[in-house]
Amino acid sequence: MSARAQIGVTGLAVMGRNLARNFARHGYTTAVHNRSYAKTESLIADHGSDGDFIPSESMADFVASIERPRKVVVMVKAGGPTDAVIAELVPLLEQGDIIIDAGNAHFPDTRRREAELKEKGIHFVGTGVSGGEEGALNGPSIMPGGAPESYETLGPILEDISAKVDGVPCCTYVGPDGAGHFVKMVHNGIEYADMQLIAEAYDLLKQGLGASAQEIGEIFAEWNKGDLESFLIEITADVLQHVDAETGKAFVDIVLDRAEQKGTGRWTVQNALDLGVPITGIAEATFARALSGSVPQRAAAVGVLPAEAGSWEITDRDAFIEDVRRALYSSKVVAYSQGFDQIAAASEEFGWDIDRGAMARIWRGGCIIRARFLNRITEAYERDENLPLLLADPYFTKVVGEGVASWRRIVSQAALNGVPTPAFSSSLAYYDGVRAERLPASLIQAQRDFFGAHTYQRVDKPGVFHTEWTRDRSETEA
Ligand SMILES: NC(=O)C1=CN([C@@H]2O[C@H](COP(=O)(O)OP(=O)(O)OC[C@H]3O[C@@H](n4cnc5c(N)ncnc54)[C@H](OP(=O)(O)O)[C@@H]3O)[C@@H](O)[C@H]2O)C=CC1
Ligand SMILES: O=C(CO)[C@H](O)[C@H](O)COP(=O)(O)O
Repeated sequence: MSARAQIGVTGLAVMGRNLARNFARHGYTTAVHNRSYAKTESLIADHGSDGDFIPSESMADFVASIERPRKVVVMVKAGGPTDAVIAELVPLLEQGDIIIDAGNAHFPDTRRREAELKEKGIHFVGTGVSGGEEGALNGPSIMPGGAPESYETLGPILEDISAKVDGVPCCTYVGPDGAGHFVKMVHNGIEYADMQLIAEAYDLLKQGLGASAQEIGEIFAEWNKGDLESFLIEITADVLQHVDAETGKAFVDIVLDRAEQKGTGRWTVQNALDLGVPITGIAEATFARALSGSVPQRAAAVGVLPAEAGSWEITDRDAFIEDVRRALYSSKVVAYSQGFDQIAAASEEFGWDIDRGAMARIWRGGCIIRARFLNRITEAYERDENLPLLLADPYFTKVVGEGVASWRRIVSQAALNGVPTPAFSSSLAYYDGVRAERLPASLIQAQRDFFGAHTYQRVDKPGVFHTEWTRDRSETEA
C-alpha cells in the first residue's frame, strides 16, 4: 500500500468518527481504523463523500497508509483501552512518528506514556478535545500537550480543524507532557461547576416562583442574551422547553434525577486536594452528582428528615429572577477563578509554564464551557499574566461586587426554604473567605499546637513558636 494519508484516526465511536470527518472535510486525506471493522465500514458508507478516507481493517494496514512522520490520533476509551491501542501501534511506528491521544486521559497516565514513548523516539501528544459530537465535526476546542517540536508539524493541522472565534483558532500548544490533558481535566471540572450552578438556578426558580419548565426555559433564553451568554445556558433553555413526546410532560420532569460522571470531575478534585488548591465550586458540583446517585441514603431520608423550612415570600418576581441571575454569574466567576488557580498551581508544580490567558482564549469556541465572558478572562490575564486571583482583576471585582447583595439574598433564602444550593453557597463562602482580613484558622493552628506540638507563627514577630500547654504554658521558639 502506498502511504498517502496525512493523518490517521483510530477509534471511530462518536468522537473519533466526527474528528476523522472534520480532517477529511478540511482536505486532509485521512486514514481510519477501529477495533471492530463495522464502525469503519459505516463511516465510509454514511460519510465517505465528506472527503478522502483510507479505511483499513488491520492496524498494520492503517499505519502503513499514513505518510511519515506519521500522525496517529487515538480516540478510544481512556485508561486500559488507550494503553492497549498504544501497545498495538508502537511496534508498527518509527522514530519521529507522533501519537495524539485525544481521549479524556488522566494526566498522570499521559506523563507516563509520554516518558515511555520518548525513549523509543516516538512523540506522544496528550491532547484535550472538547465540544462533544457536534464540536468534533464542526470545530472543537483543542488542547495539545507533549514536546513543543511535535506542535510544529501537528499544530497547523489541529488549528485548521479547530473552532474559530474572531478568526482565531481555539487550539494552541499548552505545555509539556501531561499539560494538555490536565487543562482538559480542569475544563471538565469547570463544566461540572457550571452545570451544577445552572441546575441550582433552575431549582430556585422552580421552587421559589413555582414556574414551569417552559417558563424557566424562557428565562434562560433571555439570560443568554447578556453576560451569561454561553453554550450551556443556551442548551439549558432548549432542554427546559423540550416536551416529552410520549407523556406530553416537560422532558426535564421525566428524566431520573441522577447525574452520572465518567471521572474527569473527580480527578480534578483529587488533584486539587493534592495541590492544596480550594476549588470548592467544582468539588461541590462533583459531590452533588454523587449525592444524586446516593440511592439508599436518599430513600432513607425522603419524608423522614424534618425540614423546618419557611415558605417563600417573593413579592417582586422580576427582582427575584435578577437576584438568581446575579448569584449565578458571581458563583460562575468563582468557579473559573478557582479552576485557573488550579492550572497555575499545577503549572508551577510540573514546570509546564501554562499561559492562562491563552487557555481562556481557546475555550471561547468549540468547547462545552464556551462563553462570552471567557474574553474577559483573557483580558484579565493580558493585563497581568501573574494575576494571583482572577476575582481580584478590576473587571471581575466590579461585576461580583455588583452581584454580591443578590448572591447573599439568594443563598440565605435557599437555606431558609430548604432548597439545596451547594455550589451557590460554597462559592459565596469562598468569596467571603478569600476576602477576609482574618480567618478563624488561627484557632485551628493553636489547637494543633495544643494537641500535637505542631507550632505556630505569630502576627507580631517572625519565627516559629510552641506553647507548653500541658506544663506552665510558657512559649518557646522552635
Ligand atoms: N463523548 C464525548 O462527548 C467526549 C468524549 N471524549 C473522550 O473521547 C474518547 C472517545 O469517546 P467516545 O467517542 O464517546 O467513545 P467511547 O469512550 O465510548 O469509546 C469507544 C471507542 O473505544 C474503542 N475501544 C474500547 N476499548 C478498546 C480496546 N480495548 N481496544 C481498542 N479500542 C477500544 C471502541 O472500539 P469498538 O468500536 O471496537 O468497541 C470505540 O471505538 C474517550 O476517551 C472520551 O472520554 C472527549 C470529549 C468529549
Ligand atoms: O469531555 C466531555 C465534555 O467536555 C465529555 O462529554 C465527558 O464525558 C463529560 O464528563 P461526564 O461524562 O463525567 O459528565
